[in-house]
Amino acid sequence: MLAADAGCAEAVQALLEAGAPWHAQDAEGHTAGEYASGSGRRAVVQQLLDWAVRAELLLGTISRRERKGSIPNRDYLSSCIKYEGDVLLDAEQEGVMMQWEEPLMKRHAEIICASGGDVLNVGFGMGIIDGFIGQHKTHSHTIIEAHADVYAHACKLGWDQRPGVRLVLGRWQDVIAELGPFDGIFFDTYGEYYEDMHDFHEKLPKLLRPGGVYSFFNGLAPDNFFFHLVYGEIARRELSRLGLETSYEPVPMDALAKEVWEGVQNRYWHLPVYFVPTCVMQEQQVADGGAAAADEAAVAGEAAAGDSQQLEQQEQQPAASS
Ligand SMILES: C[S@@+](CC[C@H](N)C(=O)[O-])C[C@H]1O[C@@H](n2cnc3c(N)ncnc32)[C@H](O)[C@@H]1O
Repeated sequence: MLAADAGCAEAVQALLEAGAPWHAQDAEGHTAGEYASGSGRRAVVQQLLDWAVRAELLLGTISRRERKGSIPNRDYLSSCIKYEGDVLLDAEQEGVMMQWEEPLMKRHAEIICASGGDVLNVGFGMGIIDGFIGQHKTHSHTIIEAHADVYAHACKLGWDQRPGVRLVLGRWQDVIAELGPFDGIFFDTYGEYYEDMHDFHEKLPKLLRPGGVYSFFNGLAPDNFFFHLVYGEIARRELSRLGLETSYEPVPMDALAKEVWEGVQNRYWHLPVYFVPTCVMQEQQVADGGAAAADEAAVAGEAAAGDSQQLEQQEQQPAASS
């Protein structure tokens, strides 16, 4: 952290190569990346970001091999949920979805409905984004929901009867092969990990028409700005390999007040800015996800090039520490 704060790229490199973890945190939870950023060491921020992304891409490849077939949110999917005012809670009182996300859902809906074609939303939750999608003129609107009680709630609200809407009960993993293609897709599940979203991304070359737009709830590593940047960059690179061009639009967030989280066990958002992803499927796309998966090791080892757009944005934020 001292080397990063001082902008000493050689010392940072030597430490990383000697095994110093890029994600080590000090007593206050700050990382070397935040120290470098806080003292304006742009080159070192990029160096740490590149190292972190390569390391995490490799680890992701390994962990996917190890966990094949397991269902991370099996307990959640078979337990009770409750709609309490402006929150959807699971059996552990953890927030599945909260009303403060409404402006974000509005923006996600605008992005995926821009072409007005066939639109898919994965994860109904409180149906906030579906309400916004319904305000756009789309050709069709498909919703996938895995939890039986959430599905029942959606039916109670009449979503199964709406003209142009198809409400599908099941995990996306089990039903996606029968659906598509689409012009706009939004992905926001609960109790799954980045690796599950990675698996969903692998389906995009077949699911999304050329020129189609994909977006996802960008809650990746939401308790540390540098971790959040790293995962945003990982997603951007993985999507690029699959033929999608990603940009992130910063939206100031107002969900930090204590009252927002009263009665909710898991505070799942900690940052002052939310980066809305817009990922556009290019005309020239990778033939299929399988071929793309075979490239994974190469991607993990590839030398990083260019600054990420998120990095630009981060430098406009006040330093997390100094
Ligand atoms: C955060 S909520 C979605 C909120 C939604 N975007 C809204 O605007 O209200 C996540 C939803 O994904 C559902 N879900 C979890 N795993 C899923 C899976 N594998 N396939 C489909 N839905 C899933 C959960 O039951 C939950 O309803």
